[in-house]
Amino acid sequence: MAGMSRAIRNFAAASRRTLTAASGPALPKEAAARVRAAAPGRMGRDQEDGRRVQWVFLGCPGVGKGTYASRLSQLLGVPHIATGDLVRDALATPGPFSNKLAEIVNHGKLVSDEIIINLLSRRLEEGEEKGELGFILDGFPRTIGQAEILEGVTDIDLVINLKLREEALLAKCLGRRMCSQCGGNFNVASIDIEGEDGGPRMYMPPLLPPPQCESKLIARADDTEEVVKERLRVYHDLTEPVEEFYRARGKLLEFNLPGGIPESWPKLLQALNIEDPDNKRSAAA
Ligand SMILES: Nc1ncnc2c1ncn2[C@@H]1O[C@H](COP(=O)(O)OP(=O)(O)O)[C@@H](O)[C@H]1O
Repeated sequence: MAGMSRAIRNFAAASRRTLTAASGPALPKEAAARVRAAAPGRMGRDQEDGRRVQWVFLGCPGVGKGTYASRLSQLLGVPHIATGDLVRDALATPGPFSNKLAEIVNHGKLVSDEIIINLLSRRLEEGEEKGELGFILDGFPRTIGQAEILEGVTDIDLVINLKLREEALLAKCLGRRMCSQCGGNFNVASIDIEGEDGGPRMYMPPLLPPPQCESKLIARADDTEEVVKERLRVYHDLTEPVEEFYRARGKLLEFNLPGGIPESWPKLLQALNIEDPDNKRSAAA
């Protein structure tokens, strides 16, 4: 299809430029050391060229990809690009295209590779114009077809596969809230699950909004029980094979979330061999 090949060409061009852009700001020394130290043996190429990380987050709906991808992107100085956000932005512009998208998304189905690649190409091109180097992708690739396209156009250094006990996923999605004014993300679910086979209990406290956001909370239209169950089914059918795709290429880092953010974040940094800035600050104090 002509549209599809043009999108892939754009995508390829944007990715190549992202890789080779020499005009962007130099990577701060401290960050460069952190990036070099991150995930030893997993980095696709030497970071001396100034390129920053090109990482992917995989994981079921509700696992917390957005939370951890966004925190890591701030730490590593790369954009956090969530294809779900790109889709929601497109949904916010009324018209026949957003009606077509809403029909798909609100039933928990995946939008076509062609649409998603078009949205992502555009986002990468905009980033390239702003001098962005590297990225953390969240929610892409979600099919083997998307993984093959991505593999064909750029080097992915590392794929972080976040895992959480299945019982927690539905509750996490149903508890998700966003402040319609400031855009902050919260979760009202309080999860406390018995340990499996004598293992530790899993406790995930709610992430409650500050008082000024309380009356402005909204939930995503696709975070209803029926739609989340369909999204989980679609993940198992179409996205789980992507884990194997990257495992076979030696790029997959499996990370079992032990609990909520305060417990999981330092352990994730440790697994990535990234120095915890919070620990550093308290040690220096
Ligand atoms: N890479 C993709 N391919 C196809 N559809 C996508 C992709 N990324 C996002 N979408 C669409 O946007 C919806 C929301 O995505 P996202 O916010 O990543 O959800 P989740 O919380 O299920 O991980 C998906 O259910 C799907 O309809």
